[in-house]
Amino acid sequence: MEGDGIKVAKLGEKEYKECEDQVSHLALDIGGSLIKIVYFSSSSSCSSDDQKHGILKDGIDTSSGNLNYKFVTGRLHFVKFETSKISECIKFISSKSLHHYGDQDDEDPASDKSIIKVNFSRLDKVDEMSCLVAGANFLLKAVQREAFTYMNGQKEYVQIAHEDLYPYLLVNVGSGVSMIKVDGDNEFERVSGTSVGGGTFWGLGKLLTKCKSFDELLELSHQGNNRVIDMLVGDIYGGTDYSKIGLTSTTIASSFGKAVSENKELEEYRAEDVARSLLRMISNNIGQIAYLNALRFGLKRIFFGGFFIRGHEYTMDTISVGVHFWSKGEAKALFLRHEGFLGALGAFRNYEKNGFTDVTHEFMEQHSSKAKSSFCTGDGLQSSTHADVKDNGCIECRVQVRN
Ligand SMILES: Nc1ncnc2c1ncn2[C@@H]1O[C@H](COP(=O)(O)OP(=O)(O)O)[C@@H](O)[C@H]1O
Ligand SMILES: CC(C)(COP(=O)(O)O)[C@@H](O)C(=O)NCCC(=O)O
Repeated sequence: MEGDGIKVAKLGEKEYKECEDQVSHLALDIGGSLIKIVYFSSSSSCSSDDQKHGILKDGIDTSSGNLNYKFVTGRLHFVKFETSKISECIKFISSKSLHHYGDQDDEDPASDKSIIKVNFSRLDKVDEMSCLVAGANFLLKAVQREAFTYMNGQKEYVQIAHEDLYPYLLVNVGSGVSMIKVDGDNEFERVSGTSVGGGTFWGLGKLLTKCKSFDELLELSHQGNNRVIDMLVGDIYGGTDYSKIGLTSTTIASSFGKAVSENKELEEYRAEDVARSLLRMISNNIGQIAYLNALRFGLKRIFFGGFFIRGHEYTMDTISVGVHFWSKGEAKALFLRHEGFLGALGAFRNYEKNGFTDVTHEFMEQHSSKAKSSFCTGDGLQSSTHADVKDNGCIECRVQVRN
C-alpha cells in the first residue's frame, strides 16, 4: 500500500482487526494508473446507538422482520495501490484474507500464486462506465457530505435531493478523461472524453521535473508560480487587459508560451513552476471541455471524480474557476470525497444484481436519514465532517444480506 496507506493500516490496526475478521464482499477496479479496492467487513461490535435500541446481536440486526434477509453492520473499506505495484496489492489481498470470501473449498494458504489464480478466474467483470455511474449515483444519494464545491479557497458541502439529482455531467479524470451524461440509475451516455488527463499530468510531470511520485509532483506544484512559464494576456498587450473580448491581463494566453522566446534550458526553470504550469494547463483544459459538454446538453451540475483530483485545492480551484468563467456562473463544478473510488464502488454494488446481497437499501437509509456515517482514517474513527478520505479509509454502514 502506498504513502499514507501504510499509516492507515498500522495506526488503524485495532479498528481493522475488529472488523476485518469477516470480509464478505470485495470489488476491484484495475485502472491504467491505480488499483482501487472496496471491501465490506462485518464487525462483531456495534455502535452505542444500536446497542441502546437493542436491535443488534453479534453484528446482525434481527429487526428487519424478513426471515430471508439479515442486516449486518460493518465497514466499507477503501484502499488503493499503484497498478505497477500489483504484487503489493495481491499481498494485501492475501494478508487480509480478502480472497477467501465466499469460498467453499479450502485453499492452500502456503501458495499465494495458486490462490490468486483461482481467485482471478472467479472474478466477474463489469462494465467500467456503468460502474462509474453506479458509484457516483450511490455516493450522491447515500453518503452525506459527499459532494462539495471549491472556489477561492472556500469548500462548501452540497446536499442534493434525490428527485433533483438528474441530469448531470460526470467527468471522471483518471489516466484519461471520460465525460458521461447521467440521466438516472443506469441511464447514461458517454458524451465525450479526452486523452489529456491525469496520466498526462503525471507522465509529463515525471519527465520534466524528475519527481519520483505523484504526490511529490503535486506538492511541488503547490509551491510554484505558473506566470514564470505561461504567457499571459498582459505579456502580449503591454501589461493591459484585452477587455473588449473579456480577457484580463492575468488570463493565461498560452500555457508554457514564455518558454518559446526565453531561450532557456529546462534546467533553468524551477521544477515548482513547471509543475504548476502543467497542473494549471491540464485542469483548465478539463474544466473547459467539461463546461462545453455541459452546455451542449444544458446541464447545470458537473461532478468531477477520478484520482487526478486528489482533493487538491489548486486543481479544484482551477477547474471551478474555469467552469464558472466560461459558463458565466450558470454551471457549477462539484467534487466528491470518494472521487477515486467510483468504479470500484459501482462494481461493489453489482453484487445486488447477482442476488448475493442488497447492499444499497439499508446503507442509504442509514446515511441519509439517520446521518450516522463515520469514517475511519489513520487517526482512528472520526466524524464524517472532518474526515478526509482522499486515500484509504472506511465508512461504517449496515448491509442487507440474504440468509
Ligand atoms: N499515487 C498515485 N500514483 C499515480 N497516480 C496518481 C496517484 N495519485 C493520484 N494519481 C493520479 O490519478 C490518476 C489515476 O486516476 P484513477 O482514477 O485511479 O484512474 P485509472 O483508473 O486510470 O487508474 C493518475 O493518472 C494520476 O494523475
Ligand atoms: C479509456 C478510458 C475510459 C479508461 O479509463 P481510465 O483508466 O483512464 O480511468 C479513459 O482513459 C478515457 O476515456 N480516455 C479518453 C479517450 C478519448 O475519449 O479520447
